[in-house]
Amino acid sequence: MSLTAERVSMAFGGLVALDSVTLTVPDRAIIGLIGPNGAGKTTLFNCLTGLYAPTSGRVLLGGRPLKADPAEAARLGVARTFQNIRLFSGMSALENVLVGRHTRINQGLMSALFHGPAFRRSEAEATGRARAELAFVGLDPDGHVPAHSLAYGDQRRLEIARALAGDPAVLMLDEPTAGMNGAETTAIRALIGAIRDRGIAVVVIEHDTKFIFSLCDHVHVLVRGRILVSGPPEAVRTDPRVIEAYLGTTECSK
Ligand SMILES: Nc1ncnc2c1ncn2[C@@H]1O[C@H](COP(=O)(O)OP(=O)(O)OP(=O)(O)O)[C@@H](O)[C@H]1O
Repeated sequence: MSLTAERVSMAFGGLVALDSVTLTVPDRAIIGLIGPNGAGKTTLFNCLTGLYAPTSGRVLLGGRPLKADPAEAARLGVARTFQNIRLFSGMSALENVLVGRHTRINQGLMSALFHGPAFRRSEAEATGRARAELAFVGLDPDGHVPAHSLAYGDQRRLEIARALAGDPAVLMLDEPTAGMNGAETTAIRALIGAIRDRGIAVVVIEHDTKFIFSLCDHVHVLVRGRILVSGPPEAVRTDPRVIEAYLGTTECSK
């Protein structure tokens, strides 16, 4: 189910953060979004995930307009993680993933109140699925530890597990390797590949351009709210406009 921004603009007062951005996230693609600080990357994520209503333009999921409603976007299949980790820090790792799973569970009120068989079955299914997602991202499937006691990199993995538990069609990752060392970054690259192998499209914002160029099928470069260049990593990496406007000769020529 493809996700599309169609001439999306977003202004905050007089500041134009996005200026007529059009891009598509095809099924099963890994899409990179790079650009200097303040280019509008997170604002575009916020529009694509229903957090912001664009000032103009539309967001389409599977060809249908997506409302500016993050809960609805999640239910329809658009999941995300945040630049600054947003976990329920006092809850266990497992409970955090269950929260993601519950966007999918449609349990009748009466059944929930009386903890009937349908409720118990669905809770058991949800717990099993949450444990599987913990294992998938490389965390202990028991998930008993409080989220706040996990190492920073593991908290990022937990956020990904929670997003996956909602059965997304598209997963949006805002700086998934921020603060990680080389080995952790390599592991996250493998994890994103495995997510795509499950049939999920992934959109990644990263400042680490090497990471993006080695991971993505297609890269968009956002500069001052506009798409400057789009294309396969090798074409973007060597594009003189990108080298000049964003990356700087030394960094990009690697
Ligand atoms: N809620 C807001 N209210 C006002 N201005 C905002 C808001 N959110 C973002 N901006 C402004 O919009 C512009 C784009 O910001 P955004 O955070 O989308 O950029 P970014 O590319 O994600 O930057 P970074 O790489 O530093 O995270 C910036 O000038 C920012 O100050």
